Amino acid sequence: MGEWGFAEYRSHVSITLSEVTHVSPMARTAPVPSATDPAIIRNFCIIAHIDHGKSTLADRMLQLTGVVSSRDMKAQYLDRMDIERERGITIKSQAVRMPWELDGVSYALNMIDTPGHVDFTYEVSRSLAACEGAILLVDAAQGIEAQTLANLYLAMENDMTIIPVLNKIDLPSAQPEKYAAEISKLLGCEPEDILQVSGKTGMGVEALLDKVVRDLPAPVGDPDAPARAMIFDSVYDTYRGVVTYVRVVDGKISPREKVQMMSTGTTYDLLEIGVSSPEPTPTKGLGVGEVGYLITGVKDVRQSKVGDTVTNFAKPAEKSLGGYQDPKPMVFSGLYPIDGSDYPALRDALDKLQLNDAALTYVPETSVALGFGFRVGFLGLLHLEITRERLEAEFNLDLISTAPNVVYEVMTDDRKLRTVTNPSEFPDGKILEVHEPMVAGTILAPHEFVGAIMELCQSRRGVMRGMDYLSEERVEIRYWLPLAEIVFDFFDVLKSKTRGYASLDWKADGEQISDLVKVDILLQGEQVDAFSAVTHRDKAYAYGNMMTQKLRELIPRQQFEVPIQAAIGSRIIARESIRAIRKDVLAKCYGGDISRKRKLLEKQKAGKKRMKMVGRVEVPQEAFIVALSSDEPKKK
Ligand SMILES: Nc1nc2c(ncn2[C@@H]2O[C@H](COP(=O)(O)OP(=O)(O)OP(=O)(O)O)[C@@H](O)[C@H]2O)c(=O)[nH]1
Repeated sequence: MGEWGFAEYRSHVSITLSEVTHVSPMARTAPVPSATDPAIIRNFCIIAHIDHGKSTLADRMLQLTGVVSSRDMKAQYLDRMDIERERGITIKSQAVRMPWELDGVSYALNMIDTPGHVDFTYEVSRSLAACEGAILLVDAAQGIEAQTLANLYLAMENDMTIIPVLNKIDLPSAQPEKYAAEISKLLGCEPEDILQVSGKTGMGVEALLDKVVRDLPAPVGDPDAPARAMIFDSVYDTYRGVVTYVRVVDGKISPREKVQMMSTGTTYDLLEIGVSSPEPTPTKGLGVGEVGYLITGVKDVRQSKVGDTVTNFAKPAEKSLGGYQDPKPMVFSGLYPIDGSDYPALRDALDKLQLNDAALTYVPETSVALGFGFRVGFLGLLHLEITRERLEAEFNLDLISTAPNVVYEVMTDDRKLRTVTNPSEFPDGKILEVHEPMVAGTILAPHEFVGAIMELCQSRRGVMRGMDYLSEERVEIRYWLPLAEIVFDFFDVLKSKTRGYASLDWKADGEQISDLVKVDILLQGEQVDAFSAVTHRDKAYAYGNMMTQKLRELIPRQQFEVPIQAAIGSRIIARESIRAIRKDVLAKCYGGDISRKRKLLEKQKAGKKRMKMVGRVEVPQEAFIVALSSDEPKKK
């Protein structure tokens, strides 16, 4: 997974180059200027919903500006991680410098690619903070979506210049007038000011680059002040260690200096400094407004953290740029190898993934039912799914994951707040308060679905915060919701209730005190830790009934009756039972061939190895996998 290699191109090319009709190669390009004058720099990013065509547009820009020749052009040049390519989504942001000439002046355009998914909101906010302006890219056949709106608001709060653009104008189903009206209402601009482009054919892309130069302000900063540069991305590369992407705000960073990370005070020698255009090209330094990369020999992205400020060790800045936050895991899940002997391999794999993922946290844990594993923290469900997929695909591990849960703060009798990341560790004694994390959710949908959406949010303990009409047909609905209520199937239910038309965005927004309880599942009186869940008291019975019924189906009959119970503390709230059976495998073997009998007994013994013992009860491994998997996050 080298982030730098030309060999890492997307294997499936979704747009063939013969479809590109509006790119006359090398028309307006000059060699990459080594920009020192901020007046000729323009830093921008593209805000777009998934699939609205950001990568395709970026490809076209690379081609038009001549930094990638048509011969080398492969679709989605900038998405380099394998898993990104497979899923067609952008996880890690990248920055590229492109030359562009307007009215006889050579400019340096820095395009910063932002991740598109809700889980990576903080990374998006840092990418935006590195730019003066943003292209708001909207699919002309779809209109604006919830996530785009959330990022647009973020850009507007930061006083960024917004260039609204309708994309995919070549599509027969494009409705540019309709969506231009929507966008102009939102931004308070004229519909005629909205550019119409096609990233596919290249139409309008040249005009867009001109507009970037004309409309975006040049960066400003103090060239004589001590250096301050903000880290907006940090990527682990097998050969070069961590590559840190920065935007210089004040001063200058030069090669062979010692730099200092302001959040921790740690210092590093600069081994290389340069710009990507898009291949890494060393430079003589980065000045005010410039965007580039640093290599310090750091081996782990947690030492070079997104949002941190880099300064010069010899002449350090007094104040950091602000806005730094430690990544905070929001969703937890237990990961266990199906084959217990894979535990060391799982630990090594997590260590490796963490080199490139500062947000991934994990601690070892043991489960009576599942054995040795890890409690792993994620930014959100997509982050969880991607991590799991990578562990299985890249490291060849078969895993069981427990149902995802959020973090609770529990106050017991002793008035101490305890942080609970594993439901089975939820305290049993007297509980005074439970705090749960909340999110501000924004849903965009056609107005005929307002009723269904409100009903869904209400059933998930949501509190309505407001509603606005974006146009006559489309509505923005805002709810305050418990994170625990949206981490499972919320998005899928929302999609099915709105025939796929709704889009959702959320961000962490405080916490609330709720009446939450732990529901335990008992087999023959023994608690099965992997099945414990924290739910609202009103939903405890539903969970208890669902799990006991499911387990009755999944666990084979034993030689004695097995009661399956759900309990809150010592109070049983649901009960099923598996009737006893005397399982005589030899019954089938009439006739007295002893070797056949022996074979059967051996087969049964081998089968038992795949059983887990809970007390005296034999539970097949599949029962755990199936019982836990139906609560697994669905694909977003
Ligand atoms: N007809 C048409 N299709 C386009 C255009 N731009 C992109 N597409 C198609 O739209 C789909 C999504 O494009 P991408 O560029 O991957 O979208 P994206 O916004 O980068 O997606 P993420 O990386 O997931 O955020 C692909 O199938 C493209 O081929 C366009 O201008 N016209």
